[in-house]
Amino acid sequence: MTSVAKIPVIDISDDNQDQAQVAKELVEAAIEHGFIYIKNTGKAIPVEDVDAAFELARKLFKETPVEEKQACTIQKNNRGWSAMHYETLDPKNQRVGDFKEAFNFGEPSPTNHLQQPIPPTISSAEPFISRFHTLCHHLSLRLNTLLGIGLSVSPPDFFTSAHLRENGASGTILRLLYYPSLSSLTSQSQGHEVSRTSVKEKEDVRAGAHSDYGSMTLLFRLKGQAGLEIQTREGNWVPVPVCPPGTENDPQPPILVNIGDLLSYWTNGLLRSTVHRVVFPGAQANGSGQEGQEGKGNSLVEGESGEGERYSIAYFCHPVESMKLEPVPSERVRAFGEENGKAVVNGEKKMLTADEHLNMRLQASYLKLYEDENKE
Ligand SMILES: O=C(O)CCC(=O)C(=O)O
Ligand SMILES: [Fe+2]
Repeated sequence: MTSVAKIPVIDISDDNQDQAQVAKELVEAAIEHGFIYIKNTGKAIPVEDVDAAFELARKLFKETPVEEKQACTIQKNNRGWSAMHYETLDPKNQRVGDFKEAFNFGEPSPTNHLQQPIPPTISSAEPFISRFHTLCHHLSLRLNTLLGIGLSVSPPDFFTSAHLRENGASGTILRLLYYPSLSSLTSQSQGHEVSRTSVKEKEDVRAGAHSDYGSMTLLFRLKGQAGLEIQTREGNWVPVPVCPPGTENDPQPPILVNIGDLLSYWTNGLLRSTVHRVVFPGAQANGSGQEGQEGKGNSLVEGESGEGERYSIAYFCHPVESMKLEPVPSERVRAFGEENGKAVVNGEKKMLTADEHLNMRLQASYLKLYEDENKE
C-alpha cells in the first residue's frame, strides 16, 4: 500500500466550534507535521474564485506570448515572471533549475492596484488578482490568530498584528505555478540538454527540495494532479494527497497550509518548517534524492496522476518587512527554545527584521538574478 503523508484536516469555518480547541489542533499539527489541511467549504475563499485563479494561470502560461512575460521578468523585489529553470530551489542537488514557470504578484496598493507590470493578456484581471490576494490575506490573518491562541501568546493577536497591511509593506506574494508534463519535454528544453529519458533517470525535479521562507504558505491544488511530496522526520519522501480522506465530497480540495522558516525561527523551532519538493511522480528515487542512490519510483496516490501538466497556486505570507522578530511572548515558545538551545531571538545574535530574513533566503535560490546584478 502506498504510504502517504498523514496530515490532519482542520475545519476552521464553523463559528459555533470551540475556537480554543480548533487553535489547539492547528498548533499541534504545526508542531508535529508543519503541514495542515484546511477544509475548503468555500466560506473563506469562494469556490468560483479558486476556479477563476486557475483559469487566470492557464491564460498566463498558455496564451501569453513569451515576450510579454519577459517584459515582466522577476526583480529583486521578488515580483514578476520566473521562466522555466530560472529558479533552483535545491542548488546542491539539482543539475538544472526547477522544471516550472511561475509568476509572482506582490501585495496590491491600498487602492487595490498591483505595484508591478503584468502582461497585457491578463491586465483586465488586475481587480481579481487584488481581490484574491486580499481573500488569502484575511485567511492568513485568521490562521495567525489561531496560532497565537493555541500557543497562549499574550496578546493572542501578536502574530496577526505583525502581518496587518496597515502596519506597512511586506514581502507577501501570490504565486501562480505551472509545471509542464513529462511527455512535453523534448531533447531541447529552453536551451538545456534535458531529454525525457534523462529526466526519468536523474534527480531532475519540478521544484527542488526546500522549505518556504515566510511565516506560512497557503497552497491551492487541482484534483488528480500529483507531484507534491514532504520529507518525513525519518528522511523519506511521501506524497501529499490533494484530497485526503474526508474531503472527497467538499466543493474544493482543502487548502494546504505549511509553516515557513520565518515562523519556525520566530518560535525557536517549535513550529516546524518541513522540507518539501515537487516531482515527476514515478521518476525519482525514494531515498534522500542524492545522485547514485537506487530506489523505486515515487509512490502515487490513488486517483492521482503524474503524467500530465500541473498547476498550483501558492500564497506566501510574510510579516510587515520592518517587523523586528522579537521573542514571542509565549511560555511554551520560550521554554522550547531554552530546552533545545534554540532561543536564537533571545540570544546575543542580532535581532533580524522580516525583510532581512527574507533577503537572506532569496539570494540563495535566485543565484542567477543576484549574480547578474553583481556584474552590472
Ligand atoms: O506546487 C506545489 O505543490 C508546491 C510549490 C512549492 O512548494 C513552492 O512554490 O514553494
Ligand atoms: Fe514550497
